[in-house]
Amino acid sequence: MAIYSSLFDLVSLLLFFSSLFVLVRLWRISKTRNQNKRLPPGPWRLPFIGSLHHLIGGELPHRTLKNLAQKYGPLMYLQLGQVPTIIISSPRIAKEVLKTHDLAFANRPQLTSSTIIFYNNIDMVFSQYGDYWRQMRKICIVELLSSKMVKSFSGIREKELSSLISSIRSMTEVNITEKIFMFTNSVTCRSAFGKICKDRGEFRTLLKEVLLLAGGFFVADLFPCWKLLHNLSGMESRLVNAHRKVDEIMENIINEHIANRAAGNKRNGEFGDEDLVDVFLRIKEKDQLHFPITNGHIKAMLFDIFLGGTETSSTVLIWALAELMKNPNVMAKAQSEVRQVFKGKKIYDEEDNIVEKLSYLKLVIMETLRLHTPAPLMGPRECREETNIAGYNIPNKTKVLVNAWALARDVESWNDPESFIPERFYNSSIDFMGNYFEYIPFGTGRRICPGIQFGLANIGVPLAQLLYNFEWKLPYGINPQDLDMTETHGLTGAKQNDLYLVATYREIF
Ligand code: HEM
Repeated sequence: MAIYSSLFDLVSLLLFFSSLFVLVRLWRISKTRNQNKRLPPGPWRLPFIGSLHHLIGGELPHRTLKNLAQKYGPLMYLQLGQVPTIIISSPRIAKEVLKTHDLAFANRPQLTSSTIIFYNNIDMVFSQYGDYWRQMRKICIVELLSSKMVKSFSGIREKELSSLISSIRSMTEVNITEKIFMFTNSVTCRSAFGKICKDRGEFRTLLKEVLLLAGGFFVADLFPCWKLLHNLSGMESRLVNAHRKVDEIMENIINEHIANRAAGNKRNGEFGDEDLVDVFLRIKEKDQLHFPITNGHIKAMLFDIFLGGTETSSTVLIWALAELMKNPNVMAKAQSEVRQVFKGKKIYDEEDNIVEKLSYLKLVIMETLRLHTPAPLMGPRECREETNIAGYNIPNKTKVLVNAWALARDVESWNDPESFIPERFYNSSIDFMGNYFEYIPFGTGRRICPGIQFGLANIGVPLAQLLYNFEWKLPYGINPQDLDMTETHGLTGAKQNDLYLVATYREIF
């Protein structure tokens, strides 16, 4: 009996320890799983609005987010209304998300404004990653924004630049912000629509209105499930109305191209070349894509090009001039280089490729793109599948904001990051092709900007010509150190107040 009893005790003991062992294992597994499911740290949340209250205040979103990241880390979780969002604020995490897991983060969130403007997101910027996006991107790279195409628009740029210079010559104090916006917009308009761009003035005004409304705050994007709240501010219907007018103008232009092509004129560009609408219609006629191209596709893509081609390039040009005015030594160096390289030339021809020799001006442009990143929160991305980043779980469909503005000010990557020092790029291997995560003004990876060449063509030569032809001064009573450098709310981190300068034309003999 005693033997049975001690055997029973032994079995019970074994059972007890093995259950304990199983429980400990289960606890460990669940702990590891929970750890893997851990969301990144972030500020405290309120019911209903989540973390939104942390973004309320006077500061611009990229500035507020940088400050929050200093407290919660470079991978931070915010619940913006009902939308789970992560914010990336260090080059190391940006590399992990945008390079190591590029495919998992290759989607864009579908926003209310983008759905209205881009015909249900059938453009390239907002289309979901997949076959459709791949084909649209191929058209952009091989046709619409190829170096051959960008080169073919050089005549348009030269003409617009020459009228920009003439119009500045006739003034004493110039609103350079307005002049430059008109310049980049006209170049884009003439490249896209060729000769058939009659209502350019009206088109520009409407486009500005659409972009302004699109950059605003939409309740529907924060509370997608609360349909009753949508359009409380009336913004949605205002955007729909403004967009309808732009749509009408573009529809007429496309139909006029179609009629011209039917009559045998397949090149409606200004100098006998194809314009961007012609390129699309040619692809359509040759049935080159896996899906039928409609006027809606063409209009959505043209909107991408207007959005990318106008605001971003003008923002960079204006900031570059403002920084040059604020830093007279840099201005003197850049002007001396431009004047030496252009040497008494009256007419500048892009074919000369002289701008390639302006090595200091290139550094000025790179530094402007660093300090005044035209897309401070890059293009928003969306997670396509649950992914683990730096030990944290990022659920499917999480919105991703990469604070490119903060990366370009990362104290571990840059010396004296708040100062405008073009020389920092001298002898440096850093470029803007998305390989250096402290410097990604054009984004990176699969969805990197396809319009880099188009954009830079509207910045380099115009800036060189403005420095070559004019002496620039600030209006009476403003000192360089007092120049207002406030950025505006909106998509492109543009300068808030228009830049006024006094220009004196240099007679060149
Ligand atoms: C200084 C000028 C420009 C800057 C700084 C800029 C910046 C950017 C950035 C940050 C992105 C997001 C990239 C990403 O998610 O990784 C982007 C995307 C894009 N940009 Fe630009 N851009 C410029 C000029 C242009 C121009 C001139 C065009 C067209 C004419 C253009 C067309 C596009 C398009 C279509 C996309 C979407 C690409 C995709 O989602 O696959 N951009 N750009």
